Amino acid sequence: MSTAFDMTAGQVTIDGRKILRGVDLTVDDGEVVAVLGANGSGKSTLVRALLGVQPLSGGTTLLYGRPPARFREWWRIGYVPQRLSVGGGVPATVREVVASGRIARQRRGRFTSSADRQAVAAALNEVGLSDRAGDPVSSLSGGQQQRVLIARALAGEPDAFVLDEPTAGVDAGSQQMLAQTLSDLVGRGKTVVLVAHELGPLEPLVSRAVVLNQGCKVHDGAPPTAVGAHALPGHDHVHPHEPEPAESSLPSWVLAQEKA
Ligand SMILES: Nc1ncnc2c1ncn2[C@@H]1O[C@H](COP(=O)(O)OP(=O)(O)OP(=O)(O)O)[C@@H](O)[C@H]1O
Repeated sequence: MSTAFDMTAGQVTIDGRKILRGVDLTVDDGEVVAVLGANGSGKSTLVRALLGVQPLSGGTTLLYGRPPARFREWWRIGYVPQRLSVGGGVPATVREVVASGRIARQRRGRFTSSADRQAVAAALNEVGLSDRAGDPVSSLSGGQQQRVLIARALAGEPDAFVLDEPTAGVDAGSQQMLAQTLSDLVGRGKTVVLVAHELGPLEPLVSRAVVLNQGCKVHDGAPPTAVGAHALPGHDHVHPHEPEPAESSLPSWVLAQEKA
């Protein structure tokens, strides 16, 4: 079995502040790992560092055995960022955004092949957006835009998916659709790293959970049982675009970890 991601003592410092503090994380092929933690605990920074998008200030990280700077097989990884940032005035259609997921697979100077077109059509179908292919992405709802990002990753037919809060702020229908897509990926033996506040319908699919607290890994193993309670109505989730939470808004299972 090969190892998809392998971080050793990963440290990220931004503006002199330690955001990630010596994290060890290995993800083998076929694992489905959830990265959990409160707002600002460093989840997005961790996955961005795993991918080499966020440089480390200490430690090392490997993608399929190579440091990011020497990694060439980018088609093997499908990254779904937290939000689609469609710049104003960029009239990208749904199909164009999804087709951009094929770029890492295309040889330089080669025109789009029928395999590319088929993969894009299959990805659009999988997320239920075939009928919106020609529409501007900006005309879609937040949940639908999230599906476009998933479809972009699917179109690249990668080995590993890295999803940063795919269900945050999306409607129930899109959440169910994401759970179904993820279930299909897991069934096909794909590697998945999933950032989440709450697992909700994704919980049964996760084989392992990593919990971060203030940039440190405080748990690595079975998903904490309180995650289920955290997903119930009335939980203390705060949205990424909302103001920084007060210390007291840490979920109960993180506070329990701190006391332990
Ligand atoms: N580019 C940046 N510049 C300054 N601070 C940053 C930057 N990126 C992250 N941070 C800070 O690092 C900390 C961790 O952020 P990160 O987004 O990784 O956390 P998170 O656990 O994913 O949070 P959330 O659940 O709110 O998305 C936060 O305090 C954030 O403000």
